[in-house]
Amino acid sequence: MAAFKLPIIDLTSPDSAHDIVAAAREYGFFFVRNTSSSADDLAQGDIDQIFNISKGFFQLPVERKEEVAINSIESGSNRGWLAMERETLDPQHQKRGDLKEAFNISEYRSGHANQPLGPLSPHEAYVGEFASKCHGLCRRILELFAIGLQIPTSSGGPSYFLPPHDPTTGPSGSILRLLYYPPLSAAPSNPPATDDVRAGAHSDYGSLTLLFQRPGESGLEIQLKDGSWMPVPSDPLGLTSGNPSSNLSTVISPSQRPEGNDGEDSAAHGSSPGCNAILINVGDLLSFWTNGLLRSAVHRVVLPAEASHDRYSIAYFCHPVDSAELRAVPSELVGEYRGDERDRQGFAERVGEKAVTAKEHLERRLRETYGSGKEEGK
Ligand SMILES: O=C(O)CCC(=O)C(=O)O
Ligand SMILES: [Fe+2]
Repeated sequence: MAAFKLPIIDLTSPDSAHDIVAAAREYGFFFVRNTSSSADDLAQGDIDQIFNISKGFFQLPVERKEEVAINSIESGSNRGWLAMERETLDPQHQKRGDLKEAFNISEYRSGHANQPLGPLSPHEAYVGEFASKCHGLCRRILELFAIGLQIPTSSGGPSYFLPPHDPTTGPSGSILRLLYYPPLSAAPSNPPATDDVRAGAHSDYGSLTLLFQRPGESGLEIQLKDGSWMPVPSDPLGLTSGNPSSNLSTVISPSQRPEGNDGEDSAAHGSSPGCNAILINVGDLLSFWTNGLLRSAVHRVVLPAEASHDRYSIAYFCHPVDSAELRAVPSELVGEYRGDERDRQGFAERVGEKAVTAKEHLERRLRETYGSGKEEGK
């Protein structure tokens, strides 16, 4: 297996802006150490609570979940519950739909969900608060991207990405998605084939995705530049085993590694015990916006080795407001970039055209994948 070093970045470090740009260029993915310091931050308790809410929902009988199914009229397109095999993220290669369930929650309007939450209704306020904290973290990371990309002050400097990601200025495609991958043993009459997947290979559509995983529930893989697949640890800090999974595949970024310590001692970095790292990835829109400099990496979720293993994960797909105009980011790094990702993101097409808006970008991306605007939850 090739050496795979997905950095774990401390956002409070002076090197963080440089480190996240380097990680996003190379992998499209990186971890951030979750060191919440204010009530607006995502504390580990918030993450545990949203997983409990998610678990409570997915364990309900199918009839209760069908009340809020994605194809019900009240749910509206893209919002609500998706049953097993309802979505196929990689239709060209999959014989069978994704072996997962999901619940898509779109942006709130005036403090309330913009869709029926059914059995999740008692948690409406909490879920909305969690999504806003996720958005706040995305904005913080976008500020670091602006610094790392050296956007001149005259063009907005560190704040460059903030007005387009201000949800008070208009609607956006941002989505909070609860995910559940049942144990393979759950459907003995229809066992999966070896080439089935929990989530087919795809890239995300928005600017950034936050992904929350639970230690011990791995399965996510990302595609490296050479086309090979690499597993992403579910517990990069090794908090459950006492052994960082970094021994397998992840190391902390060099700027964060304490002298003489190749592993990761969370206490040494000031994060509280039990705090895990949050996985971040660049989506197609941010890749397009940066002329392909930042990579929107293809990823998938594979079947577990043990048929009894389930997996819960939570994704927050952060999008700019629909009206945001995606003019090439004013950064010399972006202007000078000439790699393959440019073509993949359709940058060449954009030259000479009027600026594409976030909404147009999303619609275009959906058409390319599905031939329709149906599956927006990414
Ligand atoms: O569950 C995961 O780990 C990944 C989910 C994902 O990539 C997606 O829903 O876009
Ligand atoms: Fe994804």
